Amino acid sequence: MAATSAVAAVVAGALGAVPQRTDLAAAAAVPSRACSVSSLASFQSLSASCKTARSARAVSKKVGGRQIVCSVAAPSTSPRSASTEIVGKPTVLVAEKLGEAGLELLKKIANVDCSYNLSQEELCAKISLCDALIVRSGTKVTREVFEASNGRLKVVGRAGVGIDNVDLQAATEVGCLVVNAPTANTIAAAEHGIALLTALARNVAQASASMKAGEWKRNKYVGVSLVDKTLAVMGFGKVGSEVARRAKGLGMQVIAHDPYAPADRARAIGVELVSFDEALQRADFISLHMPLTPSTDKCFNDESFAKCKKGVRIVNVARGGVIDEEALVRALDSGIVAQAALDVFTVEPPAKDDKLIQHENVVVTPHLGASTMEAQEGVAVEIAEAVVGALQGELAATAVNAPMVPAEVLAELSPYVTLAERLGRLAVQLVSGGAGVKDVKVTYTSSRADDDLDTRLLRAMITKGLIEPVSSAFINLVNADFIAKQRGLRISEERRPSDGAVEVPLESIEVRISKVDSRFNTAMSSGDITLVGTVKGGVPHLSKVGGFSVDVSLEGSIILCRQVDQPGMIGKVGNFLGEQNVNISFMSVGRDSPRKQAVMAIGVDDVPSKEVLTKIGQISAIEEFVFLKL
Ligand SMILES: NC(=O)c1ccc[n+]([C@@H]2O[C@H](COP(=O)([O-])OP(=O)(O)OC[C@H]3O[C@@H](n4cnc5c(N)ncnc54)[C@H](O)[C@@H]3O)[C@@H](O)[C@H]2O)c1
Ligand SMILES: O=C(O)[C@H](O)COP(=O)(O)O
Repeated sequence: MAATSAVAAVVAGALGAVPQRTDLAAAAAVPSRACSVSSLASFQSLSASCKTARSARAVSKKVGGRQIVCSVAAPSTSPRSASTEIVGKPTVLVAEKLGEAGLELLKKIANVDCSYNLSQEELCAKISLCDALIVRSGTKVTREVFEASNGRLKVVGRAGVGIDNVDLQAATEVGCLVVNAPTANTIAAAEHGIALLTALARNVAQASASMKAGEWKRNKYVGVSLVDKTLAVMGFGKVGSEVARRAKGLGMQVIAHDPYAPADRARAIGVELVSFDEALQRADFISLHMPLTPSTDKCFNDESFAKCKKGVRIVNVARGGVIDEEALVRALDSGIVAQAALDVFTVEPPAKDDKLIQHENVVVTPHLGASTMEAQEGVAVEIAEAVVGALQGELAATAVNAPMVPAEVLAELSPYVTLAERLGRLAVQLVSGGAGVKDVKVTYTSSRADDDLDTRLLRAMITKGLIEPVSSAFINLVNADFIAKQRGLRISEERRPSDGAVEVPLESIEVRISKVDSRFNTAMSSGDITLVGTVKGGVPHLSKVGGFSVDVSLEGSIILCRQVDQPGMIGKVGNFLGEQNVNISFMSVGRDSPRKQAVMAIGVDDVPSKEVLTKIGQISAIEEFVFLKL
């Protein structure tokens, strides 16, 4: 499998991507739409990587560590591949104006509904018919929107940087990926910041308005110079750095405050990083470029204005909410702040008679920072690519609510991701009684160093496997940890070193469920339901059930039997299933010592009827058995 398609398939499974085809047999076997989508996505991943296993049809018996391979009659077409059909394109709702180039990209794979200026009610009404939503800053994507989507919405694309208009927590809870377009409007925003800075210093807007009103007031609009003045850039990220660079070109002294900014970037641009208070005390001009977060909310308030140099000038192209607007009016009235240039407001659009907007020392623009032709085309392409990728199962580099796993790591982990989900899926089906699964221990045996194996994706897929078969929850990489926590499921992870080749990321994954009973006692080891899996030739295999070694590829479904180890058992069970038209894909027997107890693991393509299963239990020497669906 090519690395790129492997990555797409892995992430499709991890994200529960919109299917490009459907599998009727698999869909019939799973209860909810969400489940069928994610099962299918995982199936796509597995089916691609398991071609070899499907074509190699054999039965093997493990005796004393040796694998005895027996031939199996009548290979049949898998029902999965037999019933594949094409389904419709996903639907993308574009709720705010998006550049043509982006729309064209979307239309290649999706039905695109451009509906602008929707009310919250209208958005909620439409959203359950959409797989993706694209917005700018003008649309509030609230918890109600996510709830109204009924699980269909897979990705929200924010065509811009700020994601403060998207309820990220709600998105994460329902497993909806949020992506943004963080780079394409940086220069536009920085240029707008500089435009406001220079316009402010030279009263451009006020003088223009006055002249248009028939006046000619040269003395009233005398400005201040920028050269040699100190500019404090608050938030030294992408936009802040570009503003700093340009302000240096204008001959300004630039200082910056950003608790997270790397010192070498500041050094490279010739900017001094200072504390918040020092920035306020030294600045003649302040330019705001931090995001709106709980810690920046109204961080410019009466207290902070009081620390500023009298006559400071403030530019805000970040977010209105970082300024307490009433406090700014007071600071303007008292002269602490001489002038302000604002592109963003706490409430957009603000009220027409808003005191701040009407203040004579304030210049305003209607959130135009990103509004250049070039930036809008760039943003449209950046967000369309991310949304298309997400719908096709790629994990966008600009995902804001999912762990970022590099593409090469995804490619390498591909079969282990499938293994992880399938082990979880099998383990939970072995639980009996009503105690519920609360404690799960996962042990990764690997020769890799601890920091050389990213297990987040594996943990998410084990969680998915453990929870989805027993609930209506839809779980993916985005919401796995949240749902696990919500259900009181504690997954602890452990590493067990091995001296295998470092090229192989993992030797095995062991999943242990503690403090539960099992409906297949043989799966218990030291009081825990215990399954171990490994990957062979790119194909996930079950390698241990309780204390018994087995070897069965993890596709189709599995029958596990504990039996008295005696001659003829493989033939008996194999023949019986053959007579009942149940196709065996693989068979393996593990035992401790000859003629005692053994475990037979039988991979089957078809779901046996209840009668067939009952009769397996009646075969003499079979002590217990269980049928597990993958
Ligand atoms: N007006 C517009 O149209 C427009 C256009 C683009 C960006 N923006 C806004 O500008 C802001 C910056 O965008 P960006 O692309 O540079 O983002 P960015 O993430 O690259 O930079 C933000 C910087 O703020 C810093 N920061 C975080 N908390 C801080 C704090 N408490 N004090 C100081 N710094 C803090 C971060 O460390 C980061 O370096 C965002 O709010 C974005 O939404 C507005
Ligand atoms: O955060 C951003 O990217 C800017 O505020 C731009 O917002 P807009 O897409 O609504 O112009």
